[in-house]
Amino acid sequence: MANCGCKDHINNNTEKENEASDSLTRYPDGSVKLRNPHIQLMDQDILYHIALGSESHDLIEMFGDVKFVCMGGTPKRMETFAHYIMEEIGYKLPTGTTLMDISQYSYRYSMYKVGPVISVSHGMGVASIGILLHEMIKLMYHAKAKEPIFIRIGTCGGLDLEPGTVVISDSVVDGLGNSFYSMPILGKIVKRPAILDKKLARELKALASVDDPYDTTVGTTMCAEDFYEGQGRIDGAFCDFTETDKMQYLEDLVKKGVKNIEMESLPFSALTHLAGIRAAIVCVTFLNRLKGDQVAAPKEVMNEYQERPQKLVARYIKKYLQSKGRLSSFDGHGSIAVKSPRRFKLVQQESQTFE
Ligand SMILES: O=P(O)(O)O[C@H]1O[C@H](CO)[C@@H](O)[C@H]1O
Ligand SMILES: O=c1cc[nH]c(=O)[nH]1
Repeated sequence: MANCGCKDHINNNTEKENEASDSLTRYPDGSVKLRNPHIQLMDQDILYHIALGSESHDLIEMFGDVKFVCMGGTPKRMETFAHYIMEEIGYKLPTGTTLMDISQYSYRYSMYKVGPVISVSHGMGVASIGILLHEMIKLMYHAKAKEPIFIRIGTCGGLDLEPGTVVISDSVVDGLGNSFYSMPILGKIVKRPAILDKKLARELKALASVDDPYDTTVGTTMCAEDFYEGQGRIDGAFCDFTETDKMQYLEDLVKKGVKNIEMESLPFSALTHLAGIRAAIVCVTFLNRLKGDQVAAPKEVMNEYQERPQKLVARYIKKYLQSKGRLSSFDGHGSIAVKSPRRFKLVQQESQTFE
């Protein structure tokens, strides 16, 4: 049901939701239950944008062991993260195989699986991540994954922070300061509270090391609908406000505790919360928006910046798996791999020789 979105109703809703959410969103064994009665009645559920389906694939076998769903904007970052996490948690693929982009034939998103970790790209903006979230939450349901945790590994513009700072979001607002994700459904605006797991944010922050040569901070994230005007940039193709207007707006955000601006946190926090899924957002700042608009850091610098949230999230995943005694139990099982291209070539050459 839609709510008006004011603080009182959001808070009331949240308490009620918390009470009811266990039975609405979990089966007794901890596996994900959908808040959509229609899905159970369907012969099959085609997860169109990730190129998977409940009848075409054995989703329990493929994804039943998933504990972490990590997502970020670009296919490259999420491929890099998949390889990085594989190294960090000590997983090895069978010789001659390489990680496979499970969703490659959707031509929309890229997805990798390394043991209990999924690494998937979400594209840019609210609509793109919204579609992915529907399908990833349904994937968790079909797979009977137990208590999965979703983490967004992103980039952002920082507010009064050194470029390269890692920001862990503990709350999310839109460009008007509202803490809910609103969208028109059947001709009416539906507002869903945008709530992140504060405990998870604290646990992540605790893993920032004093030896990290950059700061890691916790605060509010603003989710914009756009990279240019929606983030108060004056360098888009259009701009009807002045530099002074922009600075007033950005400084006002700083006063309200907003640390960074990106473009997916609202649906990410609202839809995971609605699904009863613990979720966190860890982004690195590419620039200080109080000092400019253009993303001008050299490629190598930005690549290194992007590793920072990945390192923090990897520490968390490692610690979690260690606590469950699951860190060194891997022999290639649970990852989704294909024969590496080099191996393909060798196999081809071998068979040509035999012909
Ligand atoms: O780096 P990612 O995670 O893609 O996120 C940020 O970068 C994009 C804009 O450049 C937006 O999608 C914003 O949220
Ligand atoms: O300023 C920025 C940088 C990255 N991503 C954004 O959305 N904004």
